[in-house]
Amino acid sequence: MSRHGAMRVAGTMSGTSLDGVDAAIVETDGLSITGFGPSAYRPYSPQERDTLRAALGRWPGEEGVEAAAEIVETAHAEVLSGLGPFDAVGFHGQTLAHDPGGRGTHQAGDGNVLAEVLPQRVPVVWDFRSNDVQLGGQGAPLAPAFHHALAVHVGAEEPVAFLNLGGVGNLTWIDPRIGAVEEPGAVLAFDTGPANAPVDDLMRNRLGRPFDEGGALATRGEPDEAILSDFLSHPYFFRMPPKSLDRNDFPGLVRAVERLSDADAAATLTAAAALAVLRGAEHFPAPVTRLLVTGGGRLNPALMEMIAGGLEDVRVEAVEAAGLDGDMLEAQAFGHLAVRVLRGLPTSFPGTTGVRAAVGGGQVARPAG
Ligand SMILES: Nc1ncnc2c1ncn2[C@@H]1O[C@H](COP(=O)(O)OP(=O)(O)OP(=O)(O)O)[C@@H](O)[C@H]1O
Ligand SMILES: CC(=O)N[C@H]1[C@@H]2OC[C@@H](O2)[C@@H](O)[C@@H]1O[C@H](C)C(=O)O
Repeated sequence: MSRHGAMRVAGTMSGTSLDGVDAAIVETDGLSITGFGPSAYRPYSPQERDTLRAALGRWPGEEGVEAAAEIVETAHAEVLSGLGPFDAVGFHGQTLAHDPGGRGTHQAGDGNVLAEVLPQRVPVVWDFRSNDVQLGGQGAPLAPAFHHALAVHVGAEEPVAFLNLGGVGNLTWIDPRIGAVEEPGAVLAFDTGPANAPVDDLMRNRLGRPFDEGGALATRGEPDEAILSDFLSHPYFFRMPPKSLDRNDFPGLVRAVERLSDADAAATLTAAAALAVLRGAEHFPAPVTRLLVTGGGRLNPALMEMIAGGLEDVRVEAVEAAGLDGDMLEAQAFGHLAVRVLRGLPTSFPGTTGVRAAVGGGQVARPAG
């Protein structure tokens, strides 16, 4: 630890796209970010992906969950072993099921196992979402505490928003003039809707490809207006934030495009992702002039243009424009959150998960001896 109390922490994320594990070093005291370190990526093999996909929607103790957890733990141990020295780990795990109003939230991967196998003998912070859900929150999104620190870090002086375009989309609105994330009005965050997951599934099922590279297929098609208008009538869009989603929460959308050509289906699903973001932006408490986009969807020009086209007077740009790393931002977020847990700081707030008061979460696993 430095004399300022900043820790060098390794954050990890195994996202809803099921592509692999991101790991990244961030230097933070849980409040301010003081630096970024190296990062690494460990893709899942096709067989591992199939096992994880088969376990989606399953809960602890159900078939296939143990095999999924072993894959998640092994992949994290591999990627972290090579990442050099660090003081602690933030281990998000792989979300298999998320039902905050019902059965809870389930991330595969046990922090105690990871703490034991890592060559770096450091605390592993894990199970970030359960406590929030038990206290009546959505359990997601959790990155907003980090987004707030990032907005301050990049010198934002007026409201700004971060958009994560992963399997699911999530938006965080931030007023950086309110210096502490737990102050009322500092952040508002929520999941926007499906982002890349439906297009990824379409590409895999119909064409055997993992995703629509550069949005090329979507660009060749025409969005189906009737399907999109039906999509936007889903009750989710009429709920006030905070609110969160599971990866496969819009089965109706996926079924609706079955009769369309490949290109029209990709165009429709991509437009749905963009329209969900635009609906989300209507909830911003005050306008923003900048929307910083992270996650793999920022590399899809078709999706980015549809979003930018619907937001007048807003600069819509990849987080790289602000000197950040859009491939690693969520991994960094769970590093920052791990330090908050270790310091007893809250990780979720009424404006981010709808929990009634700011609360902490996470369990800390320490290697024996
Ligand atoms: N060059 C590209 N062109 C188009 N889409 C891309 C490109 N690169 C990545 N993507 C999309 O981004 C997805 C991966 O995004 P990301 O890694 O941010 O998701 P994730 O972290 O798994 O999801 P979540 O944030 O929901 O947990 C891919 O599955 C693909 O849909
Ligand atoms: C339950 C769960 O894992 N949710 C993820 C998912 O992926 C994007 C979106 O849905 C977001 O709510 C969340 O991840 C981000 C990192 C978060 O918690 O901020």
